[in-house]
Amino acid sequence: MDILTINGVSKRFGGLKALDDVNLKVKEGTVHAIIGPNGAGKSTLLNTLVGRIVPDEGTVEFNGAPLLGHNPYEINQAGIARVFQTPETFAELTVMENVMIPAFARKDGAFKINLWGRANDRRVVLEEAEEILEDLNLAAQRHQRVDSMSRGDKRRLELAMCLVQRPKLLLLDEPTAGMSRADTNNTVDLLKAIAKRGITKVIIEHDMHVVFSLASTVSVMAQGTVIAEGTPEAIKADPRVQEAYLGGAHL
Ligand SMILES: Nc1ncnc2c1ncn2[C@@H]1O[C@H](COP(=O)(O)OP(=O)(O)OP(=O)(O)O)[C@@H](O)[C@H]1O
Repeated sequence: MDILTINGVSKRFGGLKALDDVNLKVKEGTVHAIIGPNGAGKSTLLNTLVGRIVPDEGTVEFNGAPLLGHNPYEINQAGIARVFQTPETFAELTVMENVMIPAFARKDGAFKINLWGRANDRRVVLEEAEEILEDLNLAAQRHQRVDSMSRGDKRRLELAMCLVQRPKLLLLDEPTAGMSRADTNNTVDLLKAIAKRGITKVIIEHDMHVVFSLASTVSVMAQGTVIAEGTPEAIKADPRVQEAYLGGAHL
């Protein structure tokens, strides 16, 4: 089943067509990478998926319902979470407090309001938060204030804050940007470790090692549109991709 269907989406910024008739489908439970040269429109596309940009044309369906026209908060509540290039965390709170905020903000009925009064619900949320912190190697730092953490740790925390919302679709915008090879490999391992949760992921990434380690499907964007799509192996071998992405160099 397709969890996300993007149909004929276009977006102009003045004279520039940043998105030009984008068509893309994401299958539930998969890791779908979007690659492409600088300026291809990847971030603009992601911004339309979280309600930050409203396209001029086209439709987007998420989980069987129209997505466009909803604001970022509503989209988040519908099950789309996004990990930013610069982690968005609460600096003066502890790791655990940071994770508990989105856990209790999520809207799936039971936890909405008055949660601290419901001992059972609170326990379930805490257990889940603990499990996520374990998975992301943050458990030992649960009482540490965020402003004393390294950038890499903050990125893992932000991922924890997304996972605790139990999103149906997780959008990752260059999750390894600016990282050393060692940190990049750690991030790949973390993303593999959370795969058991079965969350569909759309990942924008420049690092081909990351793309080929994680993705089952790769879409290639160039000049605002999708020029190729397939398995990582097929994409690697596609001459159109070699040409558009790296000016003819080998991936
Ligand atoms: N708010 C904006 N106003 C005007 N032009 C914009 C705006 N946002 C993006 N653009 C332009 O739209 C085009 C697509 O940009 P976008 O950031 O989506 O590309 P990208 O594929 O994410 O690139 P990168 O890999 O460098 O992040 C670029 O030419 C960019 O300069």
